[in-house]
Amino acid sequence: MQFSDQLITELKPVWQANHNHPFVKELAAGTLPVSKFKFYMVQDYLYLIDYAKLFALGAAKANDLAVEAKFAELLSETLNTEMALHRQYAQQFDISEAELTNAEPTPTTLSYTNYMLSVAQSGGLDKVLVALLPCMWSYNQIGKQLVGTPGANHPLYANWVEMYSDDDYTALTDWTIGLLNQVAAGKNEFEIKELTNIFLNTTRYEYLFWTMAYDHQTWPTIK
Ligand SMILES: Cc1ncc(CO)c(N)n1
Repeated sequence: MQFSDQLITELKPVWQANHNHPFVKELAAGTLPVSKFKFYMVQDYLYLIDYAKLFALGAAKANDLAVEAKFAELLSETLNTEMALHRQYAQQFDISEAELTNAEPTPTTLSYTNYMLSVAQSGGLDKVLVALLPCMWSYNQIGKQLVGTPGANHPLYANWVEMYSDDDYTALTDWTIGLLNQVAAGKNEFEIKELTNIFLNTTRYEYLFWTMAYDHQTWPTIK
């Protein structure tokens, strides 16, 4: 069994809970309150600023020129395309560029991005990959799961479903999964356990990210 199959078999309850989070279910039904999606969008913009750095770390840690080049492409794609789209998309929700730029990360956003960056900075390519993969892979699966639902025809949410279910995003996700399987092939039991645990944690953070947006969770107001 490939390592990627092993991961989602072993971590099935958490992996599935993420796909069935109330935020995702209501997004699919087209009933998700726009205020929750707006909260999500602003935090996701901040998230992407740091997430892109994972690709830079992937390039820095690659020991193969083709892999290094692909990470450079992913980095540029995220910074120059996905984030530009995000800014345009935000306008449809009356979120200005200043609002995006001046927003403060919530405890969940800050904790998630810091965890990913610390794992990726201190580890090799294997750790960079398990830190960044739940994000891409779960979004691609959720995007595909939402094709054909009312959410995919919703005037505001259709764009989101389209972005994460499209063939380009699927191809990038499949490339990353393939690379992880290649890198994991020579690992011993201890290393596999360590990689599985990082994948579990970033999957849990994905779940928490939906909850944060769904419940508008932010810092306590202290006067
Ligand atoms: C929180 C989160 N996870 C995954 C993705 C996919 O890029 C995203 N944009 N945001």
